[in-house]
Amino acid sequence: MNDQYFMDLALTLAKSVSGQTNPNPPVGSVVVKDSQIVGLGAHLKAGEPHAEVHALQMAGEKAKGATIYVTLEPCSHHGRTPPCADLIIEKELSRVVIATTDPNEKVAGKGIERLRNAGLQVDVGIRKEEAQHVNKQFFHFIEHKTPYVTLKSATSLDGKIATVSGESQWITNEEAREDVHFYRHTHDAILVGVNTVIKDNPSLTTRTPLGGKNPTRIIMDTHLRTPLDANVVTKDDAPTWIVVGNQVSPEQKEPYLAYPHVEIIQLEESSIQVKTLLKALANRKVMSLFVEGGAEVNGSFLKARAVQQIITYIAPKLIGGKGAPTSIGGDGFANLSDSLELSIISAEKMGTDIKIIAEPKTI
Ligand SMILES: Nc1c(/N=C/[C@@H](O)[C@H](O)[C@H](O)COP(=O)(O)O)[nH]c(=O)[nH]c1=O
Repeated sequence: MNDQYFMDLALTLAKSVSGQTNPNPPVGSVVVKDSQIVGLGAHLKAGEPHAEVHALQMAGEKAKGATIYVTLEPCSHHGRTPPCADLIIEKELSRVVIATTDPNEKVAGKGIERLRNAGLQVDVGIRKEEAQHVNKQFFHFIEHKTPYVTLKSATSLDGKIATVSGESQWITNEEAREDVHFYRHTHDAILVGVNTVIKDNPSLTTRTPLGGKNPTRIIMDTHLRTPLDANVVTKDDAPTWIVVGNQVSPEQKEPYLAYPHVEIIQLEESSIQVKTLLKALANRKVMSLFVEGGAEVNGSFLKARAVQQIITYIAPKLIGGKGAPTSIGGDGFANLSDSLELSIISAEKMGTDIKIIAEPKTI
């Protein structure tokens, strides 16, 4: 047995609650005494006990003299729950193993300092990269004060998202399409352009075999062309925010007031700039955004370089056609040197299809 073994379990617990702890990070914790696991836990929901509290509750008396593993530095400030650093001290543990420190500069290192001042041995950095990956949405939001953006495309082998006649359902297979819903569950909001609403009339809800959290639906719709009979308007299984430009009149907005779950966010500018949109979403505590296209919307996010993760599903079929749309439209980059350089994080078979996860190369 070693520290990595127990931290891997804590990371598995943290990964398992991805998407349900927002706006808090997903955290996992394991308590070990004489190489025996005596307690484990994860933060299940914002406002409820932190992972350490659950793990220490399970450990009971065995916590005394034990080691606690936690994927993120224990909190030292009074949030909606008392500080975990104080609880660890109170329960008289002897050692704390932390994967990564808190990115929030206000609290970073304070929990560690308090634990060390109380005489506990504190080791930091076991499985640090993995823990930062589990918290990537939360860390990005804290550091940049703007949502973590995942751009998703589903294309044929020749990069098309529809035929020249506009037919698109379906290009990728059942398994790949179900996989998309996992990302809907783990992101606070999902965004599409109004052309996708007009063409596909999507519901944009999370439909995995066991359900899942529905993301807030965001429609990029500069001139407010979202049809009143669209699913995103008539169905209230998730909030719908329609983002419009400053030329939309009160009269145009009035009919949408009949739908309580629909809100119109009017920006100061005539055409929606991605950066302005993201700021407005961050102000509404949207920490993560899943962009499902279409091509023009994807093009605007690419041009703004406002993408942290790219998920592409590729089906083994050729569609062709000069006029058939590809996954990223817009103006694009004239010079190769301006193209967005990526690192391929993973490439895996998904039934007959391929799923590729990529991230922009860190500059
Ligand atoms: N055409 C395809 C997709 N198309 C994605 C969007 O254009 C659809 O409007 C959206 O997924 C519909 O959302 P729903 O109503 O909630 O199911 N996405 C995919 O993964 N594979 C495809 O072959």
